[in-house]
Amino acid sequence: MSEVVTALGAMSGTSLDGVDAAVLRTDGERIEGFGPAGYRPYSSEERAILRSALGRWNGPEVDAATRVVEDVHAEILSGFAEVDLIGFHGQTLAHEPRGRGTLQVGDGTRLAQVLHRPVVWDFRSEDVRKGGEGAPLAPFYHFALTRWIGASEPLAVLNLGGVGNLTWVDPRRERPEEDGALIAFDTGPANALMDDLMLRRRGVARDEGGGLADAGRVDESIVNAFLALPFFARQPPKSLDRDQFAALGRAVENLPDADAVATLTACSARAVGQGLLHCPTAPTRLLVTGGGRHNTTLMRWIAKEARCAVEPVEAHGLDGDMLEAQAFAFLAVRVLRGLPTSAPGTTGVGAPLVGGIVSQPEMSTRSAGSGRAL
Ligand SMILES: Nc1ncnc2c1ncn2[C@@H]1O[C@H](COP(=O)(O)OP(=O)(O)OP(=O)(O)O)[C@@H](O)[C@H]1O
Ligand SMILES: CC(=O)N[C@H]1[C@@H]2OC[C@@H](O2)[C@@H](O)[C@@H]1O[C@H](C)C(=O)O
Repeated sequence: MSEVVTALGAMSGTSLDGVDAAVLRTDGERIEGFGPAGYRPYSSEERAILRSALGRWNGPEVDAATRVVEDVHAEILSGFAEVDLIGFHGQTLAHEPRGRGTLQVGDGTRLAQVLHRPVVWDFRSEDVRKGGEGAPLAPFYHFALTRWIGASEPLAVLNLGGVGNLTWVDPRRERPEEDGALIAFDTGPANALMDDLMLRRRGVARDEGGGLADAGRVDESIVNAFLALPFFARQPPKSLDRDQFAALGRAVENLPDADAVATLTACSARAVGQGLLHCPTAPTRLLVTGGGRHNTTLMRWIAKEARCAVEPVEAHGLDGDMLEAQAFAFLAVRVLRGLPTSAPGTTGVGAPLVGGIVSQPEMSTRSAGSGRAL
């Protein structure tokens, strides 16, 4: 094992709920252990600023959102001591890998100065520049986790965030960038459309526990029309922008609240079912992470789609609220060590690629990450 370091990862995801931060001990290949974690929810004002910048590529909304992202991260990350380096995901504001690219905001150079630690950041842009989807990136961490839990057969990890993403892992391979080790892609919407609907209609952040969906009736014609979209038949890799399926949100607009959220929940669950059809072999189990695993209706409906055990990652001693933050701690160490963070099987990039920018605290300019020593 190479030198193990203490890395702090931070994630601000498509749900716009807040910033997760978590410490991981790793050499960038294997996990040695987990450390403390924290969460800083966005205030409703901060969330509104972020929301109004979604889908924009520049302008005052983007500048304001960038400031929120940097300030909130500086606040939460300064509360962690004894950390060797930081993996800062930042915020995706717009994502069009086959078009205008991907917009990742939050300047790691500024954070490195404020936090006096090396910061690895902007993990997605180089992958997109090289023809990849730029997402999902957690799969390389999923590979390490699969080994950490001692799995010996292919399994799948499902993240239910604003958007859903699925990783099929073969733990018998030596390295995550090897052909056949990982197949990963976004499945469809997970919570984002449901959250938007709950906020619009009821002024609350989410369908707590999936209780409202459970009381509703699914409109099968809307679900079937949704699943007929070309995205679902498309072979992976493939990735999504948060609001790519906004038309589905409009399609349920005339349904009563419970039926509308039930229909969105069914779409998210059935999209996972479609995703499972793209796995090279049937996974022996499906480990679920991300906030959507707290939605028991969504979990029950996903279990109906999967022909294997569906279990929250907690069943294996992991923390599904912090797994993405840990992933960016892990990826930061990989970037520092010059190890790939994406591969043809995860983002469709032509060859395994080391993504990310490294900013040292004493530096005022950026330098591309390339195996620099700590
Ligand atoms: N108790 C709960 N009941 C229902 N839904 C919940 C619950 N807790 C969390 N969620 C859902 O999980 C979402 C947050 O999930 P998570 O933090 O994994 O998303 P994210 O990291 O922002 O998104 P992404 O992975 O797409 O980047 C919330 O917006 C909410 O919809
Ligand atoms: C472009 C972008 O930010 N994508 C996110 C989003 O949220 C979930 C899904 O869509 C996934 O592709 C990705 O995040 C996770 C952390 C990833 O890169 O693995």
